[in-house]
Amino acid sequence: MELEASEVEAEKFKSKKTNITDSWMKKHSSIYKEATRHPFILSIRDGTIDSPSFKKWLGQDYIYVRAFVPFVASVLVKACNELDDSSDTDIILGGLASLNDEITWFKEEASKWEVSLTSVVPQRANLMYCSFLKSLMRSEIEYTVAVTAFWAIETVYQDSFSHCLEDGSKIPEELRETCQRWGNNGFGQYCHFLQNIVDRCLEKASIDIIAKAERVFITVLEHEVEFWNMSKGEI
Ligand SMILES: Cc1ncc(CN)c(N)n1
Repeated sequence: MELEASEVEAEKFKSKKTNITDSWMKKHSSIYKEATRHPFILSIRDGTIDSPSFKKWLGQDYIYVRAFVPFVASVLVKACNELDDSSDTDIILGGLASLNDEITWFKEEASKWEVSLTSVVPQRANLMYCSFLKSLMRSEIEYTVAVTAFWAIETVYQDSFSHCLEDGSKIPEELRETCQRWGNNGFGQYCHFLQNIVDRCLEKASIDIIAKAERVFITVLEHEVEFWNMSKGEI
């Protein structure tokens, strides 16, 4: 049987028990960096962000988060169907529950910035990303693959916004709360818990599933880049 390069690599990791997610972040560091150090994020960090861009991101992300809720619920259902550690389900349930606060936060923030959430028209990049999420909700998508996407999605925001809070940043005061929402230590710890879940799943997975999860990881990063790109410009 001929193995593809990615499969050989997956096999290598399986025998060495290396942390696969860290190796992916290194292997795909270029697109990972594009997703987590995007000009939109850097403009928040250095204080040069313009309010139309921020408002556009806010409105589009509200729509995205509404689509993210059923996706996370589907990951939770998949986790419950695994005969595994129940603490995994508690972590995912915690994430799902926190989306309720997140939606409230978006509504309050939108009202502060005078963004009418009911009149936001989802842009193409957002629709594409939401339809990708929907495709991952199908029952035939394995838990390992779906939870990989979940971890990657949360990690991009955590890594991006925590970068805005690091020493030397000049974030505008009115954006500090936004950065804290995803850049705080608690959210960082939650992403680490998700990463541990993913690595444990990958250690038990077949090479096919590992390769599938890696492709999903890359696809998430590509969608995240497109999402930030979309935020540039007028509402
Ligand atoms: C596009 C996007 N990616 C990630 C997240 C973090 N849940 C978000 N709110 N929006």
